[in-house]
Amino acid sequence: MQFSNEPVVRLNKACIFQGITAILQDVTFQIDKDEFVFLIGRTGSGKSSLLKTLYADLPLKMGQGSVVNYNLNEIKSKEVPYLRRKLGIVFQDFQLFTDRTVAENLYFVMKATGWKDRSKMKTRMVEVLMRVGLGGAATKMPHQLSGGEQQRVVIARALLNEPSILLADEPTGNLDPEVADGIFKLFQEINKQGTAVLMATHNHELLRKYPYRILKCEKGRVLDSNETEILEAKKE
Ligand SMILES: Nc1ncnc2c1ncn2[C@@H]1O[C@H](COP(=O)(O)OP(=O)(O)OP(=O)(O)O)[C@@H](O)[C@H]1O
Repeated sequence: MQFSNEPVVRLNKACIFQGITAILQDVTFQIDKDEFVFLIGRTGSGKSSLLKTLYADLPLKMGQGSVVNYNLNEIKSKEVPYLRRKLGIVFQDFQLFTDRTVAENLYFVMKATGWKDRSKMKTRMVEVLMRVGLGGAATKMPHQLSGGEQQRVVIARALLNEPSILLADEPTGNLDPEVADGIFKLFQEINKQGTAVLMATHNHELLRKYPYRILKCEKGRVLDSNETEILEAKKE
């Protein structure tokens, strides 16, 4: 059970590996429920590897970590789907099934995460689509939607199981600036309603515009704007 004052993410002296290569060392931070945090750093600095560790795609071999009360050091592979139910994961590439309608895409995830009651599934499907501003899209095929709309479906899919935190890897990367802005605002709304957000981004415009906390992957470490000044946010 998630107690209200417990952080949703907690890493302590964690070392993030790809194979036998240490990508990030001595990573210590926590993210509280309701927080919005940017994750930045140059290409190859370890942002995706860090996110993968948080959703248990990469094992945590050194240091301690917990995410929504799952201990990353001890998590067993059969528990990983339960952890992921408490996370909403949004990637840059939309990863929708292109041969299924929007509703079928959402039902697929619901079935895979234990939903059985058809009428509850339908209600939830409609709810999440409304929440992302796509109330009328259930019967559409992905190719009938714009890139921004497809990304909204992905966000709707991530919200199905009421996650404690959204992990987003460059969610606006492939979109026009205006469309990206709309998607970003959607993340903000979701955050205001009580879901933490950790968003990897290369978009410095966003950092200047929205003064949220920043974690920066740099030279094998993670810097935290709560503890040190991170200049990106101030650059014109
Ligand atoms: N599957 C993998 N096997 C081995 N090394 C990997 C693998 N994935 C990533 N790496 C390496 O780990 C390092 C960090 O990569 P990662 O993808 O985490 O960086 P990133 O900050 O997310 O980059 P980008 O901004 O380009 O997405 C890089 O040196 C990369 O080459």
